[in-house]
Amino acid sequence: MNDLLYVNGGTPLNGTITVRGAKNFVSKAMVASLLGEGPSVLRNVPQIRDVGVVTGLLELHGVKVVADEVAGTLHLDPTDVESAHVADIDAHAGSSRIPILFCGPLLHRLGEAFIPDLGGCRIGDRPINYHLDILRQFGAVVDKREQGIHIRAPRRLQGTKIALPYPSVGATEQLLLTAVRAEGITELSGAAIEPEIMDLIAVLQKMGAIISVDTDRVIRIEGVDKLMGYQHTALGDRIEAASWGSAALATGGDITVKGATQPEMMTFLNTFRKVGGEFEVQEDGIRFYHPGGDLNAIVLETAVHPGFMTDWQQPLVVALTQAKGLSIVHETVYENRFGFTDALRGMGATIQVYKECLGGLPCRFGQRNFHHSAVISGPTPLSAADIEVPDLRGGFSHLIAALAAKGTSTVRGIGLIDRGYEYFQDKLDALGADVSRG
Ligand SMILES: CC(=O)N[C@H]1[C@@H](OP(=O)(O)OP(=O)(O)OC[C@H]2O[C@@H](n3ccc(=O)[nH]c3=O)[C@H](O)[C@@H]2O)O[C@H](CO)[C@@H](O)[C@@H]1O
Ligand SMILES: C=C(OP(=O)(O)O)C(=O)O
Repeated sequence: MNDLLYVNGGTPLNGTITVRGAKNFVSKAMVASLLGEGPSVLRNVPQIRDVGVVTGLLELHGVKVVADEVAGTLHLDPTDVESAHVADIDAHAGSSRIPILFCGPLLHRLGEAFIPDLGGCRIGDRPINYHLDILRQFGAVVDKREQGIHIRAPRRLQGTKIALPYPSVGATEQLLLTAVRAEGITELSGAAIEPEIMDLIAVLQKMGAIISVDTDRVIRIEGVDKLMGYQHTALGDRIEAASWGSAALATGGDITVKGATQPEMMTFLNTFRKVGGEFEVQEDGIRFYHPGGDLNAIVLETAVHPGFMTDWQQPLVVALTQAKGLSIVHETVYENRFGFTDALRGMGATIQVYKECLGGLPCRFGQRNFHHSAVISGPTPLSAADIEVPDLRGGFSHLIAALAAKGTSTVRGIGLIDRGYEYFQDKLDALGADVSRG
């Protein structure tokens, strides 16, 4: 299939679509299955590329994976991991950031792990120093080689006390997946507490782990000697749901997203309302719609949970190009997440990016030469263009812009969008979009 989409935009997206399990949870729950002595069953699994990548990695490590794609069920049986004992570079050739999370489970099971260069979106430097420091503190030995990083546990990993300099999602997950089977108690302060992390904790508790979460970002884990398999239904993808909400706003449409849940999206819903969008929380989803009239400019800062997610930022910026007045968006999670605005400017948007921390508190990136604040002046009509997808959310944002723009746009590299948006072309068809593969 070609990696190119023709989008004849200018018509509102209207209709109903469904989102399934969260990309940022499902891949981690799949890794957690490596910790169990018996098989696990994961439900509400979406057909996205990242699930395929992690399936491939698990299979290389000897996990039997049986998928029912229609039902969205994965059976994961790690019984043969010891006999497969894979620990070299070929085992990890992939395009996501998930391999780094294999460390804890593999160190417990095999005493060693190998991490190649990681994939994932290029939205900043994305170092892994917190991950490696955590593993070292548990007693692992980290050896950087030309092809990747070799890590070994000369003896059973020991519980420890760790303070994260920043509430990193991946580092918190690294710690959880390692501490549950380490000897003794581990305490993490400055933890990330995103809903996807809470769902991972629920999975680990089902497996036999003992984990408590305090109100002050402190997580305590009492290590146990063995864990069982789990049965779990993944929480819905709040990033995909919000992306469709922003698409409704940008195109003047009305989209009902089945599978979207209110508690995990409260911060997005507040912002959506301030911009002038309306929503209706239903029994099994959320309806997002543009009520007509002007949209409002806003001042917005991305932050860790319970703040406004960085992954919601890019699609919402497209909607802000249609709001009346000056909006300010301060990106505080990644230093380089406004690259996608170049293409929007080419389509007629008025967006200026700045190195200063605008509209909020100073963040880690102020005074450091990163264009991490944006001022958007609207409303500006968007015109069709030839666009290259830069990353997952930036790519979806370009798609929204093309759908809002009059005329036919060519969007190249749409394969990247498959990493996190299940059946997105079918969903666009269901919403009445005029799109076709090149
Ligand atoms: C697969 C997955 O779940 N991806 C999500 C995860 O990414 P990921 O887990 O990679 O993001 P982190 O929360 O770790 O990153 C946050 C910040 O911490 C920095 N950092 C992180 C680790 C480290 O060792 N050193 C360091 O400096 C990063 O460069 C970034 O500036 O959380 C992000 C923040 O909600 C989301 O945007 C991603 O969609
Ligand atoms: C940044 C993202 O993902 P990843 O961490 O997988 O690159 C994302 O989902 O927007």
